[in-house]
Amino acid sequence: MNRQAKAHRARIGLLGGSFDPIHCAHLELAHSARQELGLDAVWLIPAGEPWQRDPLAASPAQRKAMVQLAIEGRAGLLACDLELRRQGPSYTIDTLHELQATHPDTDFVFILGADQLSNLITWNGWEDIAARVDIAVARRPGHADDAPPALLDALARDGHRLHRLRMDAIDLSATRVRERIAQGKPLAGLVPGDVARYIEDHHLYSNPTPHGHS
Ligand SMILES: Nc1ncnc2c1ncn2[C@@H]1O[C@H](COP(=O)(O)OP(=O)(O)OP(=O)(O)O)[C@@H](O)[C@H]1O
Ligand SMILES: O=C(O)c1ccc[n+]([C@@H]2O[C@H](COP(=O)([O-])O)[C@@H](O)[C@H]2O)c1
Repeated sequence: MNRQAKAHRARIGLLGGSFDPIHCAHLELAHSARQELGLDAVWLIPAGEPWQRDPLAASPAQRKAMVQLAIEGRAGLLACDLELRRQGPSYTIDTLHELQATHPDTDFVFILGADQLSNLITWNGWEDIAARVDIAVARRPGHADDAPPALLDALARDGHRLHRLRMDAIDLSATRVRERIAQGKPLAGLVPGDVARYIEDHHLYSNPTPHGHS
């Protein structure tokens, strides 16, 4: 590819997640990745059926609604519901195949936290993922951020990079948000105000029954 063609390629960050619920560290992660890597935008992709997790507490529609509320008015952040429209387990590799087919002029960077970096070599088709995109990783308290050597090898084989984001580690998880709600504690500063109101209005996370279970 000549230099001029390369200059016109868009660079988009993909932040996939269960988002049960989306919280302020997700937003900081998306903003930091966009700024540090000079991305045109970051697309937040709620997983439909995250196959490595226990059943989620909120429904797909509720998680999507919270993502949309969280990013409203935030420049450069967009929601992508591709995985919510697919049936069956959500595999990132399927999402990359689909996005690269529909956006041939775009380079994608997959963004994640340190907990998922060490886990990535358990993902379906992880070597194909490493062959298709750069990875950007943020530190996370309590999680080593060493990359599995096999992942580094697979990335390098296809000229892809692991970007280590400089953002400070943030001690926040959706688990902690859910626990605080179950304990009746306030959420100030942990999720955007509109998300907190949505959670309250829809009585989410106040009892431990997961979505889809009676
Ligand atoms: N505090 C954080 N710092 C850096 N990355 C984070 C943080 N919280 C979540 N992420 C990353 O965002 C992505 C989506 O995370 P997810 O929706 O599972 O949130 P979570 O807080 O990890 O949820 P849970 O507590 O339910 O496991 C993952 O790549 C995860 O590593
Ligand atoms: O594709 C896979 O096999 C795979 C396995 C585990 C996680 N992922 C993706 O990693 C992202 C973060 O997942 P989670 O469980 O931390 O919310 C989300 O987009 C998941 O779909 C993907």
